[in-house]
Amino acid sequence: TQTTRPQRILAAVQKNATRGDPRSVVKAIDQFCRHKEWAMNVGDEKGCILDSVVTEVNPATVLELGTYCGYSTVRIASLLPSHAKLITLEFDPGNAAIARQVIAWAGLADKIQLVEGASGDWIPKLKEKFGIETFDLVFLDHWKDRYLPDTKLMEECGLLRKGSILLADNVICPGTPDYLEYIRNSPRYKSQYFKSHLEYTKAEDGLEKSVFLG
Ligand SMILES: CCCNc1ncnc2c1ncn2[C@@H]1O[C@H](/C=C/CNC(=O)c2cc(-c3ccc(F)cc3)cc(O)c2O)[C@@H](O)[C@H]1O
Ligand SMILES: [Mg+2]
Repeated sequence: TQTTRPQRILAAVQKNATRGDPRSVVKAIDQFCRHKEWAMNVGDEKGCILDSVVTEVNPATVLELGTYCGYSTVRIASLLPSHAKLITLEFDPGNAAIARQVIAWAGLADKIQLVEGASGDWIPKLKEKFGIETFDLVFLDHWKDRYLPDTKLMEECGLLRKGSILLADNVICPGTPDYLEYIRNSPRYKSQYFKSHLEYTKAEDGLEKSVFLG
């Protein structure tokens, strides 16, 4: 019977990466997606920009919207200080199951809380469920038409504080026009575009980094 793309990505990790070594997991996925089968991970080029933002922010609390196979989850968590917590939301059970195994292979399960469910349902519950006050960093990489409604929801739920950083993937390709328009024109954010390329291709894409001003 036919395997799914996430299942093939997990197989590549289990074959080529070293257990407990997050960077080897990241490398194995990038190798597979560059040379065998494209997949919508943030990838190595935009991943370096992600790494630099994570290192600069040095967050104690991180929220990721859209886990997929856990590539960016592992990439972010591998750079977090020991006490830090990363919550990642994934509503597709198949993808969540694969991501859990990728995260386990990387040895990062104790840093990462993967919540199976939709961002719209879970964002209002994160404070009470996980004792979170606010997020220092949010990585948006789920359905592109959900970036704006979920950002407004995070504002309404008081999950952002003065200085919280939003980092959004794919603001050019596939594109998130309504989110960009809002975040770049809102007096409540200071935004910066990091030009890059769509993962594993020469097409333009980029990350938008926005600071919530309170
Ligand atoms: C209720 C829907 C909104 N809330 C949600 N809550 C939790 N998880 C959600 C989610 N939406 C989507 N997800 C999950 O995130 C993942 C979806 C990511 C969507 N990403 C893209 O479409 C994407 C697409 C491309 C892409 C670019 C060019 C191209 F030709 C084809 C694809 C590149 C990327 O980097 C991308 O991120 C899936 O695992 C999905 O199950
Ligand atoms: Mg993406």
